[in-house]
Amino acid sequence: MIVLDEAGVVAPDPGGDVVVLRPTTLTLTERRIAVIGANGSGKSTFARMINGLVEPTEGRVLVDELDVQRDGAAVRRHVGFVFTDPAAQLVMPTVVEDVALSLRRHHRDARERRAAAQRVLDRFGLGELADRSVHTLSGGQKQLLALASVLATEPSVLVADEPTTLLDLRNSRAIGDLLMALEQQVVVVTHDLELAARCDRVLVIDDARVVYDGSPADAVSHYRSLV
Ligand SMILES: Nc1ncnc2c1ncn2[C@@H]1O[C@H](COP(=O)(O)OP(=O)(O)OP(=O)(O)O)[C@@H](O)[C@H]1O
Repeated sequence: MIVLDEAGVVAPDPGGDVVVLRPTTLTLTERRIAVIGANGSGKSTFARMINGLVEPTEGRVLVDELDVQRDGAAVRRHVGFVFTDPAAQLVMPTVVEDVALSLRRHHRDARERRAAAQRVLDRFGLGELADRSVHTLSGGQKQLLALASVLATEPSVLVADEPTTLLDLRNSRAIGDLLMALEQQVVVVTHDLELAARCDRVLVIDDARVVYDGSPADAVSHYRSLV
């Protein structure tokens, strides 16, 4: 369960403070939550607050009773975060090494760690790419690998910030299928209204506030009415 209690973000700026997200109160218990809205409306900030990448400057954010400010390290272990551009998180030379890096706390022994990483790759259909350089992967394969590396640590909640934006229709659907099949609670920021429509609850963010919160069909029509 994710709880925002009057949680907001104000960023200092030379031209004066910028309200990035107005104080927001919400309880998210659904398994599949989408966040939609215009560019620059505050969606990424909302998503990043859930795993402490951005801290609220007012109010509180609790994830399964962990406070993102007070229990920062525990929250980051509990909440996996996938970025839009997988290049932002694929840091090791080969595919298997990248997943193994995520598992460094789970398996101290290098051989065990590599074997566990290989099992993760097999689970995500990437097993044959284990020794490939991450730079040689297609966009879809990179996004899948980024997701696999995050899920390897078995977080309880997954936050994905526009995970299908750089992908073609086929790969978008594949990533969408994967997200929908996960056991974890998933919060996905997306411009992909087809993906949003598959979620249980959709938040529409506009001008730094949640302006609609409801079923996918109603939320998408509210979003369309704003454009
Ligand atoms: N640290 C900061 N300092 C100043 N302004 C910021 C800061 N962080 C975010 N902003 C501004 O707040 C607004 C919301 O940013 P955010 O990245 O959350 O939007 P978004 O809805 O995810 O946009 P997009 O769809 O383009 O990714 C933007 O106008 C952004 O420039």
